[in-house]
Amino acid sequence: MEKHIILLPGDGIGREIIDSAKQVLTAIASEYNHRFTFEEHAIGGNAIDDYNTPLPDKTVDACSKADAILMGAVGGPKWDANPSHLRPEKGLLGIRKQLELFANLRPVKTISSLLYASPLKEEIVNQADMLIIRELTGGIYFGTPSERTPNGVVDTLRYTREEIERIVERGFEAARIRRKHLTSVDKANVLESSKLWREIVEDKSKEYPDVSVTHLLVDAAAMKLVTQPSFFDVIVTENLFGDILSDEASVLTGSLGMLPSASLRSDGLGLYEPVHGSAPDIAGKGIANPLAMILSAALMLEHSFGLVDEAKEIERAVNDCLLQGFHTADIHIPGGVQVGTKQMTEAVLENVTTKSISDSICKSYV
Ligand SMILES: NC(=O)c1ccc[n+]([C@@H]2O[C@H](COP(=O)([O-])OP(=O)(O)OC[C@H]3O[C@@H](n4cnc5c(N)ncnc54)[C@H](O)[C@@H]3O)[C@@H](O)[C@H]2O)c1
Ligand SMILES: CC(C)[C@H](C(=O)O)[C@@H](O)C(=O)O
Ligand SMILES: [Mg+2]
Repeated sequence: MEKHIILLPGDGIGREIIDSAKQVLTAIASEYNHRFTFEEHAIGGNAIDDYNTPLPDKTVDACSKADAILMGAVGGPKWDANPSHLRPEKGLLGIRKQLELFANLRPVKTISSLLYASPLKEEIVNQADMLIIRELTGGIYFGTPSERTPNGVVDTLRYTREEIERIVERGFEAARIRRKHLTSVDKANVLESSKLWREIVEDKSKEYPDVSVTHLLVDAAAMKLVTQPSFFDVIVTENLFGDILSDEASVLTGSLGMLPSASLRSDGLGLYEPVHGSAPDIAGKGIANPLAMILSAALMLEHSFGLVDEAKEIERAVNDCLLQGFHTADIHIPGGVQVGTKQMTEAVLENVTTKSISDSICKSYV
């Protein structure tokens, strides 16, 4: 298979970890006889520096023509205080909106060797296997007006019926092929948008009699996520709630550095990026966890290219590394070996090529 992939390294650790994903994809391509070509473009703070905009037109053009897009992360203190039209997040929000990447999939699954990496109790963490589906191109992130007024400030939360319907449908479809339980998260006791959201979920549920539905208010959902994660199979929710809940859910896996994501358009075009940001506090130190980025590449193989075996191969290689005890500074594995970004990537590469847990790799790093 021949595929052209756009790389958007972005800022901070984004640049450090995107190379890890590229190396792993190259190894997979050679193993399975595919040809992946890569083309790099600017987005975020570095694009502001070079092109005076966080989202240059040529980045959008290249992304629209690509088979898939892999992104690191954007932002950092150098740019975060800029006037709003230049904030690097506008680059990220801009590309999501312009490419209509409305369905954001954020799988959260505990890996057995990371049971002790979470501050939560082992028996709670052990049960986490959920898919958070976050609406990504509507809601308060994109409503207008969003501005300072003489007396204060206004942000606008707007959703069309169609925007809610298409994401809710994604939720039902995903639940149908998983454990058939959909939790819809809203704030229907307060917000009009959530009342409509809940009505639409109820209507749609008639088309999916095999899927059971629970409505949860977002505050209660936040509590349940860390006290009874086994309750959740698929969560579907609006943009802002999904942003907050997915960072919270990362605690179940031990680190934000473990969570991948896929942002999809209805025709399958996808942008794949870790859930975390550019981590300015550790940027440039060579210690960032590359696994969320590498697992995002696996999501790309599965969702955009239909390469399920290859995606599983990456997941297996990541699991094997952790079983061998390799971990970056953000996670703790008792008796394990702490390594940096580069060595963690090498460990994944070694596991991709050896196809089984290898003793030699343990010896080479201990
Ligand atoms: N998708 C994105 O591009 C994205 C997502 C979130 C935040 N941001 C931006 O990133 C910048 C920093 O934001 P923040 O500090 O609130 O969130 P962040 O996700 O960058 O970092 C939060 C904490 O998690 C740690 N962390 C994150 N990823 C890690 C990894 N791979 N390995 C090890 N540790 C990791 C960081 O060191 C930090 O302590 C801001 O400009 C923000 O707007 C971008
Ligand atoms: C950087 C920010 C705009 C972004 C969001 O809120 O969507 C991030 O937190 C994410 O989760 O992808
Ligand atoms: Mg976020």
